Amino acid sequence: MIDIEVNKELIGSNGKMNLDIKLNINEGDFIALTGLSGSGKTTLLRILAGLEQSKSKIKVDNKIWQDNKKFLPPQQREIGFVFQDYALFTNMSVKQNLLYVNKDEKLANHLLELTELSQLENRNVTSLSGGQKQRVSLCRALMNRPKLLLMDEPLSALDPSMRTKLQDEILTLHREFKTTTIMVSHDPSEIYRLSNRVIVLQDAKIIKDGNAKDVLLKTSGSAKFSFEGELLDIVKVDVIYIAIISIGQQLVEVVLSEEETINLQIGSKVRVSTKAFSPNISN
Ligand SMILES: Nc1ncnc2c1ncn2[C@@H]1O[C@H](COP(=O)(O)OP(=O)(O)OP(=O)(O)O)[C@@H](O)[C@H]1O
Repeated sequence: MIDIEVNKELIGSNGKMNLDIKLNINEGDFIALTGLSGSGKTTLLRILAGLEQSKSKIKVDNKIWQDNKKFLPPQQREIGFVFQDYALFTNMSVKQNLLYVNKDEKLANHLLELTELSQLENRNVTSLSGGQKQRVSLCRALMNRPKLLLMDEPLSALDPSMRTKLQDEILTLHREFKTTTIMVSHDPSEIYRLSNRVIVLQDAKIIKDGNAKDVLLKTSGSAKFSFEGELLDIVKVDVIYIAIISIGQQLVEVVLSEEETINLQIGSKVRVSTKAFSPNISN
């Protein structure tokens, strides 16, 4: 069990705001931390890792990592950290990166096997693809069998198919090691696949906390389908208007009347929803 009470004054884009987070995390939980840019996600991870000073209390399995008298430095907190930009030791091979953390060769071999990196163990990490590099940093983060794994948008630099593959590997590793995890992500499908609990931050406070289904599936009224996207353009065709909206990796067109276009601004977030029709699913 991890008990967290975080307090830190931040300077946000609209002035001062207090990062004020109270959380109890169960062992083995996979928490997705999401919310708009600047809401405090990275700062929260850095505080947990001991990389940032704050007035916080952090207790992990009855061991105090931090309170008003004590502050364990990062190397004494049992954490693994995976960054978006890999942060590997570039002068070392894949395996040396793992063994640098801890000399447990059996564990290193097992992790490399689980992530299909065994063939590459002697390669210098600079010669790897982005997906391979991130698998190495994931393995490295697990080498000290951390009590808490922190991942800050670990897959956001990867293309969609590599993301899915890495999501599968993260799931495999989580099933095997059951490491309590907090992962920052903006990707609803990733959050849905990986997490058992989703926490949404806004202005440095928790505004939603629940399972992915409750937090992410926000259909309004009796609408059956509801997608969030970005309005890219509104094109006039004869007497009607067509809104071009980007939803995930897809572009969709929605026919609008002139009246409906009045309050819409190009570049803004919009919700496309529909009811009273019967969709087919095929592949
Ligand atoms: N040490 C600090 N002191 C004061 N303000 C800070 C400090 N670190 C970060 N901030 C501010 O706190 C706010 C939250 O930053 P943070 O990086 O945690 O947001 P985020 O939710 O991770 O954003 P993004 O999704 O863009 O990465 C920002 O406005 C940032 O400038």
